[in-house]
Amino acid sequence: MAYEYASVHLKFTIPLALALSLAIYPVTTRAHIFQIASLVAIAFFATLPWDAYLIRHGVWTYPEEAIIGPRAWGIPIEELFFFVIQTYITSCIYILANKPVIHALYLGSQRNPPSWMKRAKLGGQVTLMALALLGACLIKLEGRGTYLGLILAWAAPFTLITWTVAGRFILSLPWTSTALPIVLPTVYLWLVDELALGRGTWSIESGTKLGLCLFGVLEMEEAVFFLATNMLIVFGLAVFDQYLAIIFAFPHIFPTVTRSPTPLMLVESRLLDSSKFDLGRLQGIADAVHRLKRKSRSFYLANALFSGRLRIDLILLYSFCRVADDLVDNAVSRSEVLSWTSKLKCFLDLRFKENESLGHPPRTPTRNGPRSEVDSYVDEAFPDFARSPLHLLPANVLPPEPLYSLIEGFETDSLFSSTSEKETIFPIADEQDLAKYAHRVAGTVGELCVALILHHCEPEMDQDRQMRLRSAACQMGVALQYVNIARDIVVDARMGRVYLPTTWLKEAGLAPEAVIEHPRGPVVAGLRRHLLDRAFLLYRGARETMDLLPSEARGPMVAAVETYMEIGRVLSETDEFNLREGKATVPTTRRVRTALNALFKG
Ligand SMILES: CC(C)=CCC/C(C)=C/CC/C(C)=C/CC/C(C)=C/[C@@H]1[C@@H](COP(=O)(O)OP(=O)(O)O)[C@]1(C)CC/C=C(\C)CC/C=C(\C)CCC=C(C)C
Repeated sequence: MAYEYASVHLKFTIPLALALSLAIYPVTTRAHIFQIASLVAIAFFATLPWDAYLIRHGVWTYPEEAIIGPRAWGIPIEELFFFVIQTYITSCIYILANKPVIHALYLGSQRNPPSWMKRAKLGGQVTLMALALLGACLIKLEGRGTYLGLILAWAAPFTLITWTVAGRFILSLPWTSTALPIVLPTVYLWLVDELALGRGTWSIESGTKLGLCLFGVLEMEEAVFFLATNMLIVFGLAVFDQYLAIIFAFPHIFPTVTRSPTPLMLVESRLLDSSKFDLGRLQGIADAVHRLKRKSRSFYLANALFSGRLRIDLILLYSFCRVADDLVDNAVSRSEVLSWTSKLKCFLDLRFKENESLGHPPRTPTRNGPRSEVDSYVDEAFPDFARSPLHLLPANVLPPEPLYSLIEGFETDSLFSSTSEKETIFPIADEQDLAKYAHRVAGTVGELCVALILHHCEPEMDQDRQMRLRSAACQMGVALQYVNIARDIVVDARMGRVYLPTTWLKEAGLAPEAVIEHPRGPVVAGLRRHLLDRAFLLYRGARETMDLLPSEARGPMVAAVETYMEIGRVLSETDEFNLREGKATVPTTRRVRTALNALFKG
């Protein structure tokens, strides 16, 4: 019987903690570790005196035969371990629930909170103050409300502090990020408590409790205790996330963010007046996230696996690439395409010239400051939807060459002459042209992704490893582009475009015009399979080098690549694939399974 309490941990808390550790491991960052460690320490030392008081005053009792024996400040070691493992379990659930969330998107409520939010925050503060007072009164009465009073008088003030600091942020977060990580562990621990109370592992002395049960033999006070403590943990984590969000969102305030922001940065973030927030940047990030979600299921899913400022910069890079590609794709003539690519090059010229005036390394310009030459040019030369993606391109941490090459690659698309001309031009004459095009529009994107990863995760990486990563990233980009082309043969044909090399078509007895007319059929399917074979050959050649990526970016980037290559696997499995807007698509469940496999297998 001496291990009765310990067996509660062995059966119910430790297995869950291990399972959650496995679940969060691939997406755990140093910031997460810092958050969990801080919360465990705070929970331990905040609970210790309170717990010792309850035991010393006979509110909580443990049959000697139910505990191993050693105590600290009169508290059984199993109880001390409970403080730690409950905080850890709830923190892991919070991290999982918040992984998809970009906390920067919820900072706006700090500046201009809606009236309901102000009322709700005030209501919460008043309620918590009332509960603290109620707790004090119950303690003073020394009656059956003593235990409840001790819980309220202890938990309510701490909750009031976190609610005052982060109430609006907590209220603006999705309920799945706050309420769920409170409710799930609370209900689980209610059930564990119900079992333990029923078996007499621990008990609440009569005379100090109301004698009401939530269900079974679960005392009402115990139910309130677990709810209150899990609220404290989640609110405490949300406070951290609020300050981390400020650090990650505003490079003009925090130019360099190490793998895990320092405690000093957290203090600076806390002391920062919300009037310094660049609301235009926050709106631009939200705009970029919306664009990513709308335009790319693969990369939208993968983006949730990244963290911190790297995640934001990858989304901003995607947004720029997407808008630039759309400007060209939506052009109705070659001259219009060339007009857009010329303006994009001019934007890059001005932006990289501005870099020279922003120090070394160039700091991120802010939209709060005076309008720069680049700002004025962008607002004058580009339509409204394209301005924010250009303003927010993280060009201060990107190499210029791949960006210029990307824009030149878009010019290739305009070589497919518009239908008004008699003779139709198909610029992808042979496989060399195809490789060159793919390198320009996609290989460059791989290089840019690696540049962001190196900047944010391992700026000190040796040159040889950097070169290998850049080369592999370029090759992987080409592989993804080949999959893209293989998937979009029908869609491209409708636009008068054939990216299959003309030499391939001739060997199959086809002309590009025939593909425009009949983009389906066995011959084209055969050429699609040939292109996919090339894609997977390039993919296999680059995939191993991804192991050289910094650990915090490796899993998420592998997931991004694998979920995209899964499109190619679906195409390879059958010639009849379900189309979404004319494009072959991967079922969401398969996409998620692919991402998780990539994440856990790395
Ligand atoms: C997680 C995250 C947000 C990543 C962002 C990656 C990124 C910046 C993508 C930009 C894609 C883009 C719009 C480029 C413009 C040209 C273009 C359309 C390229 C084709 C992409 C398809 O994008 P999308 O999914 O939006 O369009 P469809 O739904 O397919 O119509 C391409 C297929 C090319 C994409 C190429 C890459 C993302 C580079 C791949 C290489 C790496 C990620 C580096 C891997 C690292 C090593 C070391 C191998």
